[in-house]
Parts: sequence; structure tokens; C-alpha cells
Amino acid sequence: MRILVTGTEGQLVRSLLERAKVADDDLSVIAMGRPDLDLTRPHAIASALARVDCDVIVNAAAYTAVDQAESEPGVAQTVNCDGAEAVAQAAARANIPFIQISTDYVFNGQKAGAWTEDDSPDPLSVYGKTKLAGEMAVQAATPKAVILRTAWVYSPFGKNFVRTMLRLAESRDELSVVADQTGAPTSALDIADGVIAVARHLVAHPDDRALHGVFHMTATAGSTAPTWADFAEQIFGASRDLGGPSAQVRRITTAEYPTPAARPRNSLLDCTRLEQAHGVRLPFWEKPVADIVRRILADG
Ligand SMILES: NC(=O)C1=CN([C@@H]2O[C@H](COP(=O)(O)OP(=O)(O)OC[C@H]3O[C@@H](n4cnc5c(N)ncnc54)[C@H](OP(=O)(O)O)[C@@H]3O)[C@@H](O)[C@H]2O)C=CC1
Ligand SMILES: Cc1cn([C@H]2C[C@H](O)[C@@H](COP(=O)(O)OP(=O)(O)O[C@H]3O[C@@H](C)C(=O)[C@@H](O)[C@H]3O)O2)c(=O)[nH]c1=O
Ligand SMILES: [Mg+2]
Repeated sequence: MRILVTGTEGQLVRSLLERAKVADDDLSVIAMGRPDLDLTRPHAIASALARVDCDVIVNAAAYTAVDQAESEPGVAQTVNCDGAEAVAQAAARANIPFIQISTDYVFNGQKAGAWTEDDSPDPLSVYGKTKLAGEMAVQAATPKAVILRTAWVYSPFGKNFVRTMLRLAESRDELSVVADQTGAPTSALDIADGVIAVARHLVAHPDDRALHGVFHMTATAGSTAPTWADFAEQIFGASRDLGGPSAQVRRITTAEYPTPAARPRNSLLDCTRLEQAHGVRLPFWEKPVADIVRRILADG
């Protein structure tokens, strides 16, 4: 199976490439990003993708700078909606499945329990709005679209909360972290495994309508969902055990940590539908933390 994925340096792209390297079978992942494939130039995407021979396309590229998007809504919209739509149209022309990666930030966070795919999105931020617009555009572009909404992604690669916490802890004894936003920290390596499994399933059953549509794909969170502060404590616990930097976590409210973009208070996603349709369930959220902390510390 050949998977074409958009972007080259992103957390999920690099995780897919790493997983493909260790897979002992026919799997190959082809990453295509700037300048060859630029989502700010949707009109050039058809020709960029026309020559590529693959079985599935995964759009993992996105404008992900949540706060910056508030002051750059046009670019965020072009990348997250128009660019995504153009990639989906290329998949439609090739008549192959298309996987769009989306986000918990499409929700307003005001539900008490986990969000299901039947709950109405109501994004609070420009990033969330443009990602939701992207979901709708790709579904209009191809009947073979699968939207995988994930959340709170971290990995040994790129920019993420784990790397930020470890970097800040090098120079600080105490860090203030919000303790009133709940969600599921999810390893990009686990998402990569999930994406590959879904892709295989789609390629094996190209006409099964039940396999298409919107699915939630995050780590399993259990009954007491973690907050960013809980995640930080988990990160520092792992780092301490490995002789790395750590800091005392001061648990604060969102009001005490003002940011340009509003974030959902509860963004926990119910992933039941994914398990039922595709047989995919990601591990418990705490499981990958120590291994990824170890890799980040080893990379220096
Ligand atoms: N990070 C998170 O916490 C979450 C992410 N998601 C979604 O998951 C997906 C993967 O996220 P993640 O791996 O963390 O993303 P990253 O922020 O790590 O990487 C973003 C990727 O998008 C690419 N990209 C950005 N702009 C363009 C452009 N104009 N043209 C082509 N490529 C572009 C980057 O390109 P380059 O390779 O050149 O750097 C990079 O590969 C995204 O759809 C994101 O919305 C969902 C929930 C949480
Ligand atoms: C760095 C830092 C952040 N925070 C807060 C801010 C925010 O509420 C939360 C996480 O901060 P970040 O900037 O890492 O998070 P953010 O960029 O909002 O992460 C989001 O990225 C996009 C792409 C997604 O799709 C989401 O699922 C989510 O992962 O922690 C603190 O409280 N203290 C700190 O020292
Ligand atoms: Mg950020």
C-alpha cells in the first residue's frame, strides 16, 4: 500500500514515515510538501499530485499555529480549507480514499461528557473554524473522504506541548499551567498507526459507505480526563525519572493564562465509532508519554 501524505516536517508526517520504515511489509509512505506541494497555492495542487501513484492520500498538512491564526485568518483559511479541498479533489479524480486530519477545536468545549461525531461543531477560534470549513469542503469534494479528528498531539518531532514544557523547565522551577481544560493528549506515533490501519481498511473495502465520514481518533482517556496541568505533571514525572529537567506545576485557570485564541474547556472525544467501524482504538493517554520524553531528552 502506498500512502501519499502532505507536508514533510510535521509531527504526523514524520511519524508516518517512521512507522513505514519499521513496517515489515508492502507499506510505503510518500511525503510531499513545500515547495512541490503548497497549500497556500490550491490551484497548483492538481498538477503537483497528478503524477503521484498511490492508493490513499492523507492530508496531514495544516496551519496549526492556534494563536497566530487569530491575526492571520486568511492564510489559515486558505491552507486549512481551500488547500485541503484541492487535495481532496485530486483524490476524487484518482478515485482513491482520502483521509483528512481534523481537530477537537471544532467544538466549543461546553459539553460535560465526551463529544461524539453527532454533536454539532461550534468552533471558538479561527483555527477551529478553518479546520471545520476544511472538513465540509473535503466531504463535498469526494464521497471517499474520511475525517479523523484528533487532539493535543505530541511527538519527538516539531513543535508540541511536551517539548515546550521540557524547554521551559530547563530555566524555571515552577510553571503555571491551565487546570480547567480537559482533553486527551495523543501521540502522533499512535495516530500514525491508526491512520495506517484505517487506510488499509479503506483500500480493502473501497465501496463500504460505513467506513467513510467523520471519526474521532484520540488516545483513550478513561473516566477522569486529564487537563493540560495533569499532562505537564506526567511529563515532568517521566523526565525526572530519566534525569531530565522538571518543574513544579502551578495549577491555574484559563482566565489566568490569557491567549489570543479561545480554547475548548472540554475537548474530550468519544472514539467509539472509530472502533466499531474500523476496529481501531488508540492506547491509554499516559502510555506513550515516558517514551516520547526519553526520545526528546536524547535528541538534546
Ligand atoms: N498539533 C496538534 O496538537 C493537533 C493537530 N491536529 C491536526 O493534525 C494534523 C497534523 O498536525 P501536526 O503534525 O501536529 O502538524 P505540525 O504543526 O507538526 O505540522 C504542520 C504541517 O503542515 C505543513 N504545512 C503548513 N502549511 C503548509 C502549506 N502552506 N503547504 C504545505 N504544507 C504546509 C507543514 O509543512 P512543513 O513540512 O513544510 O513544515 C507541516 O508538515 C493537522 O491537520 C492538524 O490540524 C489535530 C489535533 C491536534
Ligand atoms: C506553554 C503553556 C501553555 N499553557 C496552556 C495554553 C493552552 O491552553 C494549553 C496548551 O497550549 P498549546 O499552545 O501547546 O496548545 P494549542 O496550540 O492550543 O494545542 C492545540 O493545537 C492544535 C493544533 C490542535 O488541534 C489542538 O488539539 C491542540 O493540540 O496550555 C499553559 O497553561 N502554560 C504554559 O506554560
Ligand atoms: Mg501551540
